[in-house]
Amino acid sequence: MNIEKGLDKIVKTIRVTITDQPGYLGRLTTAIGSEGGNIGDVRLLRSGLTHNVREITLYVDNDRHLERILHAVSLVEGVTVEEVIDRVQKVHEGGKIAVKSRVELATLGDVRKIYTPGVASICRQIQQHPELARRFTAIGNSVAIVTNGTAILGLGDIGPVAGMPVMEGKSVLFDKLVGISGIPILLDTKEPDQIVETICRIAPTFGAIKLEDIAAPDCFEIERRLVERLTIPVMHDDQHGTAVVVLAALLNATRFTNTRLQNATVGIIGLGAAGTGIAKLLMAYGVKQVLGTDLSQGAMEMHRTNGGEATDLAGVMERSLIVVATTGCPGLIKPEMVRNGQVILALSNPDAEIGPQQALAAGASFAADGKSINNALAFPGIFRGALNARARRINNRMLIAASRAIAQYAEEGELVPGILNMAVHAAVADAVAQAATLSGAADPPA
Ligand SMILES: NC(=O)c1ccc[n+]([C@@H]2O[C@H](COP(=O)([O-])OP(=O)(O)OC[C@H]3O[C@@H](n4cnc5c(N)ncnc54)[C@H](O)[C@@H]3O)[C@@H](O)[C@H]2O)c1
Ligand SMILES: O=C(O)C[C@H](O)C(=O)O
Ligand SMILES: [Mg+2]
Repeated sequence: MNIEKGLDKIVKTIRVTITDQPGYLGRLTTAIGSEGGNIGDVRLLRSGLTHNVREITLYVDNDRHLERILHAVSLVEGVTVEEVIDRVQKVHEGGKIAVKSRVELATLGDVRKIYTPGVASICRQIQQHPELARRFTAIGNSVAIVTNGTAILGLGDIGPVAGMPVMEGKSVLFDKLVGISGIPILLDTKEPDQIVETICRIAPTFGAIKLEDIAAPDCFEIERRLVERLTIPVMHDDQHGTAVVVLAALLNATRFTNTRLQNATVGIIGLGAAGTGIAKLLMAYGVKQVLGTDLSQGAMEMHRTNGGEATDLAGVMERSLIVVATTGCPGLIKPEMVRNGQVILALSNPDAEIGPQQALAAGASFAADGKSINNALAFPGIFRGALNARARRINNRMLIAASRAIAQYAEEGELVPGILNMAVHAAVADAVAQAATLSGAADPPA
């Protein structure tokens, strides 16, 4: 699989003053290169009489790597580093999202229409015909992105507030990819009873609920109880969004290698929210042998109950054609564990259990990490489709339809399409809406 250049690196920009004489810029770039730094954009900001100011984008492995480069640059005569600019930090200043009005507010007449007294007639209509809320409010296009902060990416239990940048990121993806308003909700409790109760009480505000980065095993009970109580779709993204993208990737991997996915041995390392969700969807798709391993005996037991086979890390690596890792444990898979021809999906974010290039070099036929095999390919279209169809729940038929739609958009030789391919999200939404209608998920209760 092609790895897009620089995507596994950290991007930093340095602002430098350079003597305006032939050779100085060359010496600077040579110093960067000698420390293994890749250079992106080089921009001339100011041209002075004796010096120029330039911004140079660098792709570095980590902060230590950056420090080595900065040291090498500091030794170059005629060059001074003025500032190291962190573009990631910049884009987060002030937060990434805001609630914006969709209507004009220019005159007092506008005030009377959008607010009191005009708004009262709309309130009365909705009171008499509750279904009009879908037409006259934003409820039907709003999804709560709810976390308690217990499994933020692979960073662990860092709390809901520290998880907010991830929730805002999901909200940006919702808006830009499918036009849904995703509203982060941070819950200051780890108690399943309180979580369920709180979500049920705020549910009237939303057309659907997306649970995010809530750790196993509580996430399973919380989701099950919410699905039982609410009549709007509830989906834990880390379980089901991830599973949909993994199934899509494996539909393609097995197509390229001429194997039948149902007959392939799949091994899952890390049976938390993501690993268990993946195991369950693969079994629902018909995969007969799903091995699994986890540090927690409870997670292994649940895997057995779900129809999988529990083993250890060595067992998974030795026996599986396809290995999926979701542990939050960077570097867990060593190159010497990889078998020739294996498919390795090391999905932990922000750092994988093994880098794709390393896995390929160790003999894997396909390898990818959690940046490309990411639930961002699935959740926007799944929720768009569910809202469009007025689905009351999200079932396996809808999830498998989403996987098939995603798989179809991958370029030849790639496992999944790019996240910014807008046609994918529209196709997922259509497939999910159709599956919702055909499977009865959109029907009112009898
Ligand atoms: N790429 C994606 O779209 C995607 C989606 C969801 C989650 N993830 C990643 O998956 C990881 C797990 O997320 P989660 O929500 O499932 O968290 P979780 O806390 O629910 O589950 C993690 C599981 O891994 C197990 N584990 C930890 N270290 C292990 C080891 N050395 N060997 C075996 N098992 C081990 C834990 O016991 C736990 O059961 C995170 O890094 C997250 O970023 C990626
Ligand atoms: O947020 C992501 O990038 C994917 C996923 O939801 C995760 O928790 O890692
Ligand atoms: Mg997540």
